[in-house]
Amino acid sequence: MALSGKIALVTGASQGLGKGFSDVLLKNGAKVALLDVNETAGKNAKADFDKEYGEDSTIFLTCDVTSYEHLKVMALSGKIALVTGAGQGLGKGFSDILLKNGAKVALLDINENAGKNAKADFDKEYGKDRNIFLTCDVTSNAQLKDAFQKTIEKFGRIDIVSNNAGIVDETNWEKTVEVNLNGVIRGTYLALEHMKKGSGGGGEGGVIINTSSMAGLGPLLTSPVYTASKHGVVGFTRAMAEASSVSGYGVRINAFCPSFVKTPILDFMKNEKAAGQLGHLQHLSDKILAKTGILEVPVVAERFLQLVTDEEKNGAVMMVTQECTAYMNFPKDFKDAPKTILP
Ligand SMILES: NC(=O)C1=CN([C@@H]2O[C@H](COP(=O)(O)OP(=O)(O)OC[C@H]3O[C@@H](n4cnc5c(N)ncnc54)[C@H](O)[C@@H]3O)[C@@H](O)[C@H]2O)C=CC1
Ligand SMILES: CCCCCC(=O)/C=C/C=C\C/C=C\C/C=C\CCCC(=O)O
Repeated sequence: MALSGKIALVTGASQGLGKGFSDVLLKNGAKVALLDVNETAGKNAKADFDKEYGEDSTIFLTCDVTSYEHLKVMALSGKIALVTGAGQGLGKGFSDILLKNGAKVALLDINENAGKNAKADFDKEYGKDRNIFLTCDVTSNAQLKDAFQKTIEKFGRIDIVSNNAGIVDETNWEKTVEVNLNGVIRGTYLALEHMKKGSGGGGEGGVIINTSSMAGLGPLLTSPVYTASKHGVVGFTRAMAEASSVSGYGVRINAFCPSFVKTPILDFMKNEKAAGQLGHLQHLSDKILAKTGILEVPVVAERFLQLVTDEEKNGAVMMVTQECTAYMNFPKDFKDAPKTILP
């Protein structure tokens, strides 16, 4: 079993030599990502290997090697991801695209029903062994720590962390800061404990994506505390990214800033009770949405994947709107910052 614990990726794996190479790798203890442009042949090959080596030994990924983008995301084969707020909305979309591209995913959510339903959906699509659901409130350090530990116990390590759970509540505004900002800080520190290289903790590097929002870059007038929490995520992420780089952790840390996306969080815009002192401004929500439009989850998830897989990016802040996807250019020095000089 010379290859025990090794992960292999074979292109053209559904028949002929590629299938033979995969077979010999499996026979010697490796797990294999089978890539082929021919989906039917690939699935048949996987079914053959399932019988011989067990379902968990291979995954099949439809892949055309003439597409560099396609191959690049296949780099997620065998990667282990942890996503908070994964039961619905963006977190579910992020988990879906990670699974589709070969990763295994620990789905964390405070909402047990949503989490279990998401797991059931993913079981049907990707098989039971490639995801787990863990009930977890990101405001509890103990629960989050336990969820990281259980993910390591199940899958062996963690390569990708999406600190995504978030709420809008301008009435209980302390909770908004506690979930959106403190939850992200907690998740980032725990992720680094498990992922950073050279600490003796067995970390092999990886990537952390912190979900902010366009409200992390500009003001959302109906939700000032939400806006503050999301600005906090951008600042924390940029500073931690530099700290990670200078410390040689091998962990990239980036912020993700979508505009409005069609998910249940938008119910806030019709919820006067959650608007705190600013209930009288809720009627502006429709006008704001009419101006910005509403993105769909799968479109935003594609951009998330781009940020996960682009190994050039650390400390990047990706904005996603109806008009464009772009990386924010922040001034490197205050002398470069756009400003109006006073007389
Ligand atoms: N939908 C949108 O328009 C945008 C959303 N975002 C951000 O994206 C992230 C995901 O939001 P959506 O999917 O839209 O919202 P959503 O409300 O559909 O999903 C949020 C998920 O987070 C979970 N959650 C809430 N509090 C939690 C806690 N304490 N611990 C663990 N899980 C918790 C919820 O149970 C839910 O499953 C949030 O951080 C949000 O601020 C950013 C920009 C736009
Ligand atoms: C408050 C309800 C849920 C909010 C979800 C969310 O984070 C949405 C943010 C969307 C936009 C932020 C609004 C203003 C910030 C500044 C510039 C907006 C430009 C938006 C655009 O062109 O799409």
